[in-house]
Amino acid sequence: MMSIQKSQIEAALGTVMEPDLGRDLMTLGMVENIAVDEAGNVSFTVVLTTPACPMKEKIKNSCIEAIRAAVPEVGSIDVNMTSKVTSSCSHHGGHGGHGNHDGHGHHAAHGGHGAPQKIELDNVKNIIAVASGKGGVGKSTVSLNLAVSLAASGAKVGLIDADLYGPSIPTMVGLQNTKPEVQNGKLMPIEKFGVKMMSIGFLVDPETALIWRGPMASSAMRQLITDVDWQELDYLIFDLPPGTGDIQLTLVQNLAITGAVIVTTPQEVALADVAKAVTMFRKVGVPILGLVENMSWYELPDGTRDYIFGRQGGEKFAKTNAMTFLGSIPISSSVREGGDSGTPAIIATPDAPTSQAASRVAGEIARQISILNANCSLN
Ligand SMILES: Nc1ncnc2c1ncn2[C@@H]1O[C@H](COP(=O)(O)OP(=O)(O)OP(=O)(O)O)[C@@H](O)[C@H]1O
Repeated sequence: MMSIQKSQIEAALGTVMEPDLGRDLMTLGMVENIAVDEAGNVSFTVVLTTPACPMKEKIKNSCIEAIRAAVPEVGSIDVNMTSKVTSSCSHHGGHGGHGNHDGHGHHAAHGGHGAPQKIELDNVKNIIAVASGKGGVGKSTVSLNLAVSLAASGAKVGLIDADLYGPSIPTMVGLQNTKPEVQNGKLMPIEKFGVKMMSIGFLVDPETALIWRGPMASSAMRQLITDVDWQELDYLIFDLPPGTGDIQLTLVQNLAITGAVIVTTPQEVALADVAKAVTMFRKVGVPILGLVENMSWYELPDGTRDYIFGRQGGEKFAKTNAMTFLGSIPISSSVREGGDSGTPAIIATPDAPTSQAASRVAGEIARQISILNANCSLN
């Protein structure tokens, strides 16, 4: 029997396209450790750009099919799927991929020559800002479930709750009275559900924060970002305060954000506010990863859907504004109860339709980050 050559396996895998990145796995350098034994058994590792990759199974099966088709005499095929999260293009002074610079530099932190550097966090690969046009649309709920879901897939995840006037993450994870430790002059994030968390609510009581304005608020925000010992993170989720005021603008201007996620309900009113959030990110050149529609419908016990806030408003808005639609999350009492009881729905009821929807949204966001990072590193 003719032995199988490693080059035959490489050639076969060179025909397998990464569906999102539009190039083959070999060109993208995603295949490692190809080994063929004397009996014709093959093993190799595929290194994905995120552990939350929704295409994981598809890619694995495509590899197996491609090898079986090209090398019919192959024995067993053992594909080990791992991941290494790619870094944001905005990392370490790189300005590639952000487009949108208007060239006039009228914003101080716009990245032009001589402009102040945006704040970067050394060991944080990607910063995802989660924003909403107005309060109460479920931004914090989406941020938390996103963080927990990415962590559950195997990523290293941090979460910042920057809602100065109404921090909700401590309650949502049952850490109301927790105070972070300080080590070597840095705040230690508090870890829960596999996520490293820091909230303005851990640092000051809400009544104190309520009277802060302008500089006080800004310096508290800065502290949340720069004075925390995050260590290594694949994704840092930044739950922004609701709305598009000065605090939000300063934050998104001064921090090297990989991309923004916008949360809305399907309601028209919410959508009018969403347009303002979109404008804010576009103005400062932060890529928008896409739009999440929360509270899309209420599922009745017989499985029918009640579209309480109107139908597909988010999806239509995304389309007309040239944004990716990242998915819909239905209304469910388990989400609200999860928020109130301190255990996110994704942990308490992982199989519930809302939790599944939230996981799909998380996968979609991870995927958009990978695409963004690949586009600027390949171009
Ligand atoms: N899909 C959902 N199903 C049921 N309840 C939800 C859902 N999403 C959010 N909620 C509930 O709605 C309320 C508001 O959510 P949340 O605090 O996440 O909103 P927010 O946009 O962050 O608000 P704000 O920023 O103004 O604090 C919470 O009680 C939360 O549990």
